[in-house]
Amino acid sequence: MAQPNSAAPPAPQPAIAVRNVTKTYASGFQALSDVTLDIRPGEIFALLGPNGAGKTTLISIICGIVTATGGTIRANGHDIARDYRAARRQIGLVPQELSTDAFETVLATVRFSRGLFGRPADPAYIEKILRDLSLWDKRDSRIVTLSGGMKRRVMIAKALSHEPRILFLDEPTAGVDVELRRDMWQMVRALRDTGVTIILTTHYIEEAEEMADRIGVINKGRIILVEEKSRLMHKLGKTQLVLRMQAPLAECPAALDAWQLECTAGGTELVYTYDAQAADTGVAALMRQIDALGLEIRNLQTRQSSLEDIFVSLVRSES
Ligand SMILES: Nc1ncnc2c1ncn2[C@@H]1O[C@H](COP(=O)(O)OP(=O)(O)OP(=O)(O)O)[C@@H](O)[C@H]1O
Repeated sequence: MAQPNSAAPPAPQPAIAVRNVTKTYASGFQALSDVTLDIRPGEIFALLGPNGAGKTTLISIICGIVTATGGTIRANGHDIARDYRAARRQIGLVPQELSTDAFETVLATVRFSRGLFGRPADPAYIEKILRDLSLWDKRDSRIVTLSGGMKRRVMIAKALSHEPRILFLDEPTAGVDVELRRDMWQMVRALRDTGVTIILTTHYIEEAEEMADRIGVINKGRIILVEEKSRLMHKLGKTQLVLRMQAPLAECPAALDAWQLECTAGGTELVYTYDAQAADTGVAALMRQIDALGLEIRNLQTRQSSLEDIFVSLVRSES
């Protein structure tokens, strides 16, 4: 008789596998402590953390720009230390700093970048990325003559020039205008649709909220959480019920103590924070009690906590 095959299918190889990575700078400062992290193929992963948390250090180690003090990293199975060229070829990096040869033309810079990775010339591919980034009309311009936003587009074109399967974007939208930001996110989504894995760091938490499949939070050199964005928001998100009162209250009535309400806006608002997933949210009992006290409600509204609220409370509870 055939045996049912109960073995789970093997997990796909991570796009990036970071194992026990530590980094102590020459100054003696420990920027990363025992970081272990898998980035799944084809996902958009957002790495969030306050200033100085270690985001750039981690990205720089993965991209071979900074050497780790300990631990291992693989990119699509290639060890970044022992098999550097093959590992690095998997990766495109859009760094935070704009750094490129100012006196070259856009086209020459992007072509040259492809050559650096040992890829054969492919004019049609280079034309496509320049067109996608609205740089085709500027292809013969020297980089020094471009605006800051255009220069950033060139950095992205360079990062994509060798057709990487994994793209790192370090604070890609810091200081860019709304139009470029929108173009950039459109491009990130289009790349993901072709199977490219995207890892981004951002200070704009609402961007991570909109774009990411999974979120990692790093604080003081340690990964404190990695979670599906939807699970994170479901698990840690809170709901608030805001009751606007007909007449201001001098203080929150003692009979409402059980709900630990906040009395705000000069006594005209009562705010109840609760877990919307709970079997009994307490909302119905609260409304009955308010009615019994003869308090009149002008209107009411609910709001969900944002990823930003969750992030702030996570980082605060760690420090
Ligand atoms: N070359 C270096 N020598 C010594 N310390 C460094 C060096 N580079 C970074 N650091 C320190 O390591 C810590 C992590 O820096 P890193 O740039 O990785 O943080 P980050 O999370 O990217 O911050 P930000 O959001 O501000 O870019 C910081 O305290 C920084 O001062």
